[in-house]
Amino acid sequence: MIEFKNVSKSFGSTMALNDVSLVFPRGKIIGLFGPNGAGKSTSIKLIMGLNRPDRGEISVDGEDPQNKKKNLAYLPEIDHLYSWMNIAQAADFTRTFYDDWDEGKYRDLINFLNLQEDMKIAKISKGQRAKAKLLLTVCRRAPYLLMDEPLSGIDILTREEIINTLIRDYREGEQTIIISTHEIAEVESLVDEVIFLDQGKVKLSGNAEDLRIERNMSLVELMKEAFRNAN
Ligand SMILES: Nc1ncnc2c1ncn2[C@@H]1O[C@H](COP(=O)(O)OP(=O)(O)OP(=O)(O)O)[C@@H](O)[C@H]1O
Repeated sequence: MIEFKNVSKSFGSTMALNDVSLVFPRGKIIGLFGPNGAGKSTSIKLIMGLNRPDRGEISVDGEDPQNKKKNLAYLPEIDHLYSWMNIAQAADFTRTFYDDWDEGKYRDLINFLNLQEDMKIAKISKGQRAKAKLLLTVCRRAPYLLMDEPLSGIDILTREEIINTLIRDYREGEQTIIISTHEIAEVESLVDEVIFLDQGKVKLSGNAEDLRIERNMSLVELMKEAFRNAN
């Protein structure tokens, strides 16, 4: 379980997170939703220890995230792969860093995603880069997978491939996936739990199915309603 207790984080005069308390339950797929600037990336970077909170506490399984780094696999929003590498070299680079690398899964997924090892990062399309980033993240057997906008700027068919990859390989209870995205409609069937952020505050959170039944609405409609009421 990942827990935020009264977490605040500012950048200059911008309050990216404002006294946020929330729980990312273990063994679930959790959608972190919200409009631009809501605080989604900041939350993920705080869990990864890339930023420190100004106030409050963050814990991963009861410990400081710095002590749990090996348990966290991170897909950043930015293009982080070295452009001079091909996919095999990028995989080699990741393999040497992490001892939870699953070679069988890598061999299987590279085919499933229609990627080739000799594809050079500099020369592949944006969608292929998104798939390569996904490949190198999900081939780790880390208990926590944190994905920041894995679908951003990707065409609908590639988005479907990415979502199908996640559904295909996910083993409930064993791994926790946190996925930040604007593409709520597309991940609606994927997520167990949802957290809606807006302007650094939690607007709504809970079990996706319970929320749908309770409010008789899809997650997209729920988000629209939450933000209409907020403004
Ligand atoms: N390094 C930074 N320096 C200055 N301001 C920042 C920095 N990182 C985030 N912010 C600001 O904090 C707020 C929250 O940003 P964050 O990136 O967490 O939002 P987000 O929900 O991920 O948005 P998006 O969907 O646009 O990626 C924004 O107003 C943003 O401009």
